[in-house]
Amino acid sequence: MNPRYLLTSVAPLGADPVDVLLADGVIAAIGPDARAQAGDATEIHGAGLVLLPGLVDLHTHLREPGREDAETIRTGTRAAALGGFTAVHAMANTSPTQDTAGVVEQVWRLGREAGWVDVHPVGAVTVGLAGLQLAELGAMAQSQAEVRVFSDDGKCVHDPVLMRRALEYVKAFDGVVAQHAQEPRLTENAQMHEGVVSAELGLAGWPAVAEEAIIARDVLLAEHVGSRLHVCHLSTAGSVEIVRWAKSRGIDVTAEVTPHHLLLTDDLARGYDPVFKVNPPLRTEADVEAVRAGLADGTIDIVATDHAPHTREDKDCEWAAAAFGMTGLETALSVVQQTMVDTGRLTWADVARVLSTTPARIGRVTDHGRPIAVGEPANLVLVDPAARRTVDPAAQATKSVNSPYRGRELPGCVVATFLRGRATVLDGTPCDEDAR
Ligand SMILES: NC(=O)N[C@@H](CC(=O)O)C(=O)O
Ligand SMILES: [Zn+2]
Ligand SMILES: [Zn+2]
Repeated sequence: MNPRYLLTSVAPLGADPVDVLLADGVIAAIGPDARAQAGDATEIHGAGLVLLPGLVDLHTHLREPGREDAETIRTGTRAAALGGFTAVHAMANTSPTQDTAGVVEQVWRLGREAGWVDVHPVGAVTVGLAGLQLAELGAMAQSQAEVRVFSDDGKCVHDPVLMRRALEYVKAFDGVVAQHAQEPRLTENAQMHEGVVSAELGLAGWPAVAEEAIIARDVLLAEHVGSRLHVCHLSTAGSVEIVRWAKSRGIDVTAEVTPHHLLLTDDLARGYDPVFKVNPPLRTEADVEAVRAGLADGTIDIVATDHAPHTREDKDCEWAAAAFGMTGLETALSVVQQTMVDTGRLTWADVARVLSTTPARIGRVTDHGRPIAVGEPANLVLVDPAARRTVDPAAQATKSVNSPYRGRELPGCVVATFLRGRATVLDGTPCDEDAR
């Protein structure tokens, strides 16, 4: 039997409250019909709650295969469901690398078995992320995993000829190359953003131009070959300017910003706590303002978490030795609410666009990020914007504790998440057993 849920007085995309009935895996009725057809449906009191399409992350590191000590597909996707996600794209920098049909199919299958969210593996652009030879992009696209997003994330596809070939190649199956824009020579040994703070701390700096130079090159390459480009975790004011210019020229480019680049600055490095060490680095106040403005005006298309779990061993050490990356699946929506909704820069309908509809479109995921309408698959999240909570990394579902928000109070809470009409989260708690 498929579960049935009657969500009473919920606000779809923040609009006027209505009743919504979920049955047989779809949105079965909206409005007065919902209660009339509810029968024995489980009732969820939704007054004050916002109903959004299930969130879609274009950039998640699940670490399996290879680093199951930091995260597994099971723990990472459970964290994703708690964060309101119904689909995630699993980055390719696993061990072995997701650079063959065999490995991406394994990740896809493990995701299905876990059942928390739909897992869409990202394929590597080059063999072993080594930047020397194109991976079997076509075979990954044609595999059961139906890969559409290709990325060497963690590394930049630096060779312009390889980048050009990748952009040309993925056109055949409507794929996209997601670039980690980092000029390697300009960032050798770099530890944090190059600026006043890095000079004060004596840490090797990472200049904004190292990101901007690659984005500028890549939008021109994408224009030249008539292909689709996606820019991962854009972080500087200059990057926003370049993407704005590229779009005004009609270049087919999309860009993402992470929650942490919307909120945090390089000032946090002053405590030398490696929890704030991330790639690309936290930037300045002016950059934070520029990425917020870029997201508000549509220059930046989406928010993606870049959830990057690391073990204590890899993170609890001196700054220079620590791994780059921070967790983010369970806090993303709250950070977007704090920085963009509570500041009046985005509506909840905009949040649905940047965290669900557009990432689904970029990743060519057809059954997520859909309108909230009768007959649509019931991939949904119910949010309480009035709730507040203090982040405790040890209490999160992710296996790693490298959250930069430890001890911070954040607004908003995921009350329930539904994947094809089945609850993965209810009352803010994961639905571990039952008929999922
Ligand atoms: N973001 C990070 O700092 N680290 C990521 C790699 C990446 O996204 O570049 C990781 O895999 O740990
Ligand atoms: Zn990256
Ligand atoms: Zn990443």
